[in-house]
Amino acid sequence: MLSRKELFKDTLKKAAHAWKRTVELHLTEEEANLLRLYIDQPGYVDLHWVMFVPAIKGQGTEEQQKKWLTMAYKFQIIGTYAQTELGHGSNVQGLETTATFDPSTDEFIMHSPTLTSSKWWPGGLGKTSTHAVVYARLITEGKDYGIHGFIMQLRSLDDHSPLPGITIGDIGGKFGSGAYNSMDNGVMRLDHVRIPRDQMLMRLAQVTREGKYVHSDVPKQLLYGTMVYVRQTIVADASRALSRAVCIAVRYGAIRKQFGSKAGGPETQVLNYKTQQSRLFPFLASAYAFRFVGQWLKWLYTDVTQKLESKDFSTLPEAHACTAGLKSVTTSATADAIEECQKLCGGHGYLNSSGLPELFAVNLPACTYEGDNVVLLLQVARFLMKTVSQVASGKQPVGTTAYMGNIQHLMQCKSVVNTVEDWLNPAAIKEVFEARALRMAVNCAQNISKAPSQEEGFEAAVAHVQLIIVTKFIEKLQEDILGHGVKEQLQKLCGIYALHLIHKHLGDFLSTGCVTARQGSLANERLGKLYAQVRPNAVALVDAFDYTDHYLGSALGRYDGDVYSALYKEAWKDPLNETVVPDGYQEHLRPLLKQQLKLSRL
Ligand SMILES: CCCCCCCCCC/C=C\CCCCCC(=O)SCCNC(=O)CCNC(=O)[C@H](O)C(C)(C)COP(=O)(O)OP(=O)(O)OC[C@H]1O[C@@H](n2cnc3c(N)ncnc32)[C@H](O)[C@@H]1OP(=O)(O)O
Ligand SMILES: Cc1cc2nc3c(=O)[nH]c(=O)nc-3n(C[C@H](O)[C@H](O)[C@H](O)COP(=O)(O)OP(=O)(O)OC[C@H]3O[C@@H](n4cnc5c(N)ncnc54)[C@H](O)[C@@H]3O)c2cc1C
Repeated sequence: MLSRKELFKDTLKKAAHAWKRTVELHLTEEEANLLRLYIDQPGYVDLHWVMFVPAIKGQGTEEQQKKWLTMAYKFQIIGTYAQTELGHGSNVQGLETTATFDPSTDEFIMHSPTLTSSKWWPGGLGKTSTHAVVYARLITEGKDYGIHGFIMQLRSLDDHSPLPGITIGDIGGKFGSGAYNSMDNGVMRLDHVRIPRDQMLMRLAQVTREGKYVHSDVPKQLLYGTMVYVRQTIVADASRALSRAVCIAVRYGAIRKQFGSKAGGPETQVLNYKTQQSRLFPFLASAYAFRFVGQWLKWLYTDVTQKLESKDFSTLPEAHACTAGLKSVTTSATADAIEECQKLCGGHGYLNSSGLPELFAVNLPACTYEGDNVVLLLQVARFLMKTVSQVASGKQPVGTTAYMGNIQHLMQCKSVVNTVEDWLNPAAIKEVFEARALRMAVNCAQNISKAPSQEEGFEAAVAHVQLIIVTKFIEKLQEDILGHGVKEQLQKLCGIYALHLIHKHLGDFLSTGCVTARQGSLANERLGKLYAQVRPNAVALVDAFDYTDHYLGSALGRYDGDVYSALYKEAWKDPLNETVVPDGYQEHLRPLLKQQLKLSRL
């Protein structure tokens, strides 16, 4: 109910309080991240910690890190990540902002040469950030060396006013009433702003005092390293958002009753309807699947980072493909699922008090930020095409593409599934997912030489990413899992996750010959049985997420199930209910009613 200005100020207040507590309680970095997470309101601090600091860590020299991170860690400066422009977001190489080296003063001149080169979108830029890592085309000795990162001070540390030559503001209201409107996404134009040479982030390349451009021995793709890091964190965010929506829809489904009353008996809980289960339980399974794959991705990222530190860059392409692909598939599935959860809760799901509209609005842009989901899957397709050609030339693939080394078998195998129960076998499931992914990638690679098809590459990428998620779920179940019966429940969810994908993408599985129509129908039968088996534990499986009512923010998802009183109470809090007779009655309603009354008497 807050206005945009009030909402923004509220975000500043919460962020300042969180920082105060972080210092007072000597929180570790991980604890401080959790605190920000549970504040649950997008704000400038996200960009500061999630992008500004990592960009300097990844692209700055040791000296630069020492200087800037010391201030950033103490919040003496607030930073953002200013990459996207009005004219270009996805195409990073198409950015237009220039950084021209002037050897006479040992400075870079930062400039926005066109309207479309205005920085546009960076979070916290609009009203808050004092500094930014700004991405611009480096020009020295008359030559354009492409996009590089530069640290710029944007606002005075005394009175917060923009520095000379910098025009800066907020880009305006966004989707939804609250959601991302707490964030001051900004616009910035630069008019020949001078910064010292040593504010170019120089780990990847340097410009000497004389203006010579010198490459380092690290791959230029590390320029994109911050995005790899954030994409990895977004997978965990998606899993959390999805589990919140599912928690609301499952709990409400157990409370809501419609039809089915015979001879005055109780009506049916909507969660017992098969159609409700087949729409909702795949989301429950996905929430767990995304959590496990998110944990694995965090491990992969840490592993790659350690390798990079010792100058081993071999796993960078895989890390890029995995983070890009998983960010894309999990955020798209999550946005779709939250929207569907709204429908699963019927009319009440459309109320703000259900918590679902806000959850949807705040998570929808994850499909776009940090890389448009389609553009990212096309990156995965590019990686797969390269891997297929390496396999063809006898190279053994590793990591998440290791299955491609089994090409002889996977290109011609037939699924062993013969009964409904056979679909319980993780090896049988994994085999059909591997065969589908490989055959789609190989078909795409073969067709590329004839007529390049983006769609084919896109579909092959989706198949590969889904294989990763299924595989990581299966691997998780091979670990020791504490708690009586917990593993059995997770096995059922793993089955649901995999089989609902077979159901949804049956066309792929059939057309690549991985399963027959009969096997497809056995998978559906198995899926129906799994839904029935999960039903008794559905509420426990969402309680296990351990969300407080406060964090869930939903009248429908309350732990105590007292939905109707909560909805009723929430309604009365609406500002429209502050007066019995609404504002506007005297000016607009009364004259209208009086007029009609007069007319009817004529
Ligand atoms: C609810 C509140 C809770 C609060 C809690 C806190 C949590 C907060 C979580 C949220 C976090 C932050 C908030 C959101 C912030 C959003 C910020 C942004 O959006 S920043 C801007 C992001 N922008 C993008 O992602 C742009 C997307 N575009 C690209 O990445 C690239 O341009 C491209 C990859 C699409 C194309 O690159 P390009 O160089 O033009 O083209 P090529 O395809 O030829 O690639 C060359 C080569 O590089 C390899 N590559 C590409 N990317 C990477 C990479 N990232 N890492 C490694 N390698 C990469 C590519 O594969 C090619 O390699 P080859 O060997 O030549 O094939
Ligand atoms: C809430 C939010 C916060 C953001 N925060 C930041 C930030 O802090 N810092 C920052 O720098 N940026 C930020 N961004 C910008 C964001 O990173 C970009 O919007 C994103 O990278 C997508 O780029 P775009 O907007 O140029 O989309 P476009 O690339 O213009 O996409 C438009 C359409 O074209 C399609 N398309 C584009 N290229 C291709 C292709 N090659 N093949 C097929 N289809 C294609 C896309 O799929 C999409 O459907 C933010 C954006 C949002 C929404």
